[in-house]
Amino acid sequence: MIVGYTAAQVRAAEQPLLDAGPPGALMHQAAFGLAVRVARLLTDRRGGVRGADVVALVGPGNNGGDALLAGAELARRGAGVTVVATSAAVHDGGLAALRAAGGTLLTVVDGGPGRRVWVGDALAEAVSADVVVDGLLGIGARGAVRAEAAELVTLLAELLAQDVAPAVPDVVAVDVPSGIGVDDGDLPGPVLPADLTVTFGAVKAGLLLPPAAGLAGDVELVDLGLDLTGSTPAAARLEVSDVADLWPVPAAASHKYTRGVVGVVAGTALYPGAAVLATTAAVLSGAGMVRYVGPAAVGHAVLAARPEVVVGHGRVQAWVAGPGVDPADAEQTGRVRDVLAEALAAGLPVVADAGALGHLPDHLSPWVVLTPHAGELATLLSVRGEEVDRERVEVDPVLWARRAQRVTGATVLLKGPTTVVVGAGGAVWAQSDGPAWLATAGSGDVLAGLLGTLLAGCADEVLEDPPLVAALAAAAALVHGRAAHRSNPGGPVHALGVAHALPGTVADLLRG
Ligand SMILES: NC(=O)C1=CN([C@@H]2O[C@H](COP(=O)(O)OP(=O)(O)OC[C@H]3O[C@@H](n4cnc5c(N)ncnc54)[C@H](O)[C@@H]3O)[C@@H](O)[C@H]2O)[C@@H](O)CC1
Ligand SMILES: Nc1ncnc2c1ncn2[C@@H]1O[C@H](COP(=O)(O)OP(=O)(O)O)[C@@H](O)[C@H]1O
Ligand SMILES: [K+]
Repeated sequence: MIVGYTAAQVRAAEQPLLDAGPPGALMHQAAFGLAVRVARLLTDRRGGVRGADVVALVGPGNNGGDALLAGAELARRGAGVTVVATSAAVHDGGLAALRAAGGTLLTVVDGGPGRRVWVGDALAEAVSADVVVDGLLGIGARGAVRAEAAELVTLLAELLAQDVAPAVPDVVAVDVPSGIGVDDGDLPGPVLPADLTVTFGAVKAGLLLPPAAGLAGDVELVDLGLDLTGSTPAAARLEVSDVADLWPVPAAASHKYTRGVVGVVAGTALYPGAAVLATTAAVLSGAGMVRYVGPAAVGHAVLAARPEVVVGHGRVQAWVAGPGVDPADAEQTGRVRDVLAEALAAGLPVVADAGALGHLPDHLSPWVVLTPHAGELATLLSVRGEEVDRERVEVDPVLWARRAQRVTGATVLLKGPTTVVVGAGGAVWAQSDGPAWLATAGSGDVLAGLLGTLLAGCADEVLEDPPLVAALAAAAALVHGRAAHRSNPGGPVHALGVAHALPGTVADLLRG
């Protein structure tokens, strides 16, 4: 599991080390870690550091100081290092070190260190480099990158996205891509997308959270020996190796009822496929039994696809309600309402998806998991008096998922390129495990079925430990994404194919 912390938590954890150590020691450690990783990248890219071209974009604070000190180290190892200062004053010690190591100094602002150049000249340097180091702003950023630095970032990001240069530089962000919301992953202004972010002391929450997480590239942590044991992480991401501990595995003496029965109320004449997909995913992810509740014709389709399913109402340990439930179908909508009323009264875990999202009481318990996409989340919040639409949810998914968790009390799994889960107590998980091919009709139904199996298998545990629901929802998102990769590595996937890849995916994850 990767956990992320806020800027304030990291600063608080740094303080005892800053007080105890000689001045600048921590920064030298950070900058050395940065230089080592840039050197590794240069070695992979061109066989070594000597003769490589490195351009460092340097802002006013210690983040720029890190870039300057790392630049000095790389210059000592034989790289040609050019600094582009975007501020009149930059870190003194870093500047002296870079000068002493023979680095070149350019500045795009009046009164800055080195030769004054125009932004266009700085861009030309940057696009022809092997590596661009982004040391404009770190955890001290307040709002967007501004002025010349913003111009430089915007134009450079555009040029690099075009991928036209003979050899496009790798971008390494210092601590964080400059200008991201360090605590919440928002993007208040332009940000230079990184291939690698070298972060110091602890992963910053914004590196895990969308949309900023998508601009951080690979994240490598330089250990500074910070003690964060007393701090509650602001964000978390499950890794493949975490799933085995969460997945309900039958014991020798288990039988189908102790393993967990999943009830699925899904599908209508208009969308029978959703019922097939949700029940198929529930069966193939290892439910003890799956019951289906819905129109007879849809039940036939479900049985044709999955003869293991039992059609009709009965005792279950968790419900999946809503996939493919067309609001115009009064009878099936009535069944969804009945199931919800019964499950909520009994305190059973529920996955409330699609057609169930409009039939929920105002206040829910954390073992009810809402699984909206951005549009459905916007509707859910709008009917509860919030001013929000799909676009705003897509821009600020974490903010709105948090809001929905606070407003409803449920666990909220917001689907998208990165799936955000907010659970009891506000714990935030962010998973981006699937290929973009997973954005295909019906894949959400597969996720709902799979999550139903997880909740049914852990029904007793989640009632005792409500925050576990969010961890299980994050695990479902991870398994869903891995199954998509497995179903057709590197190519298009379809929802039923993702469901069919579940048994093998789970087996691989359990083997470790
Ligand atoms: N605290 C420490 O001892 C360590 C800090 N480290 C580095 O220090 C960084 C934090 O340094 P700082 O606190 O100096 O913060 P930054 O380097 O993020 O920069 C803060 C400076 O930028 C200005 N600024 C803030 N927002 C701005 C904006 N939107 N546009 C233009 N200027 C803006 C501020 O006025 C301030 O001068 C970390 O990200 C990390 O890279 C590391 O060296 C590890 C040790
Ligand atoms: N760009 C993307 N990259 C990876 N996964 C995505 C992307 N866009 C959407 N997804 C995932 O695809 C699934 C789509 O679900 P949903 O919107 O409910 O579709 P449907 O209702 O057709 O089943 C979700 O699990 C979501 O997280
Ligand atoms: K930075």
